Amino acid sequence: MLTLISATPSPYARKVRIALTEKGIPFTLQTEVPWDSTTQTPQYNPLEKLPVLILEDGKTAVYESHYILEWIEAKYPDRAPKLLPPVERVDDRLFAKQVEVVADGICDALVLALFEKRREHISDPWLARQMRKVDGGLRQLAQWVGDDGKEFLVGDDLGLADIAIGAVCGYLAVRWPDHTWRKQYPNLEKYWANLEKRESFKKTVPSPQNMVDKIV
Ligand SMILES: N[C@@H](CCC(=O)N[C@@H](CS(=O)(=O)O)C(=O)NCC(=O)O)C(=O)O
Repeated sequence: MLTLISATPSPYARKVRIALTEKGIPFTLQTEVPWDSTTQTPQYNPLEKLPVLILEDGKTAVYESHYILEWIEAKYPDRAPKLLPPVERVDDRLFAKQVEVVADGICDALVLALFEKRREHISDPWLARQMRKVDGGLRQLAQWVGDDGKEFLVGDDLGLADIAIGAVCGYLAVRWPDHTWRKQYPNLEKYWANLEKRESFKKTVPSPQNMVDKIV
């Protein structure tokens, strides 16, 4: 059986957990704190990041969330829902991947900002730069979601774009509860709240983790 190395707050790992659950692909969840010395992540990923999908042989590993999702689509071509539209809809496929780029980029900036805030001497310009990326990215996601009350971003079923946006909104709600995005973009919040009603989202709601080792 597949094993997914994950962490409770990880928005990247949540994308993979949602996709595997939606597609009915069984997997064992191995929850870790990638920042702690106890993590197994470096044994499988030279970049020392989770999520990591360990294959049935217990040795081969697939890592980097967007690549793991591509791998799942390629290896389980018949499992619905498809994360991307059919190959002939090139522009829709590219758009879905662009949405994931922005959603993941917001998460990247949030992670950098989180750790910056843990430093003894915080660099305000660096923190401001990260939050600018978060705000700019959210503005773009809200623009793409629009005000027509669409349930899914691309096509009429859950796809990559929805999973990526759902993961970043869920991460913000847990890690940045005071951020004003929900007031600024009620359309984005409404679209996200609808996604959170799905079983795959309910089963993967992020939660904070305790980091033991000092890393900044
Ligand atoms: N681009 C990567 C980012 C993954 C990532 O940053 N994971 C964090 C954990 S979490 O922020 O998702 O909870 C990690 O393992 N960090 C350890 C490290 O960067 O050394 C992906 O999409 O998989």
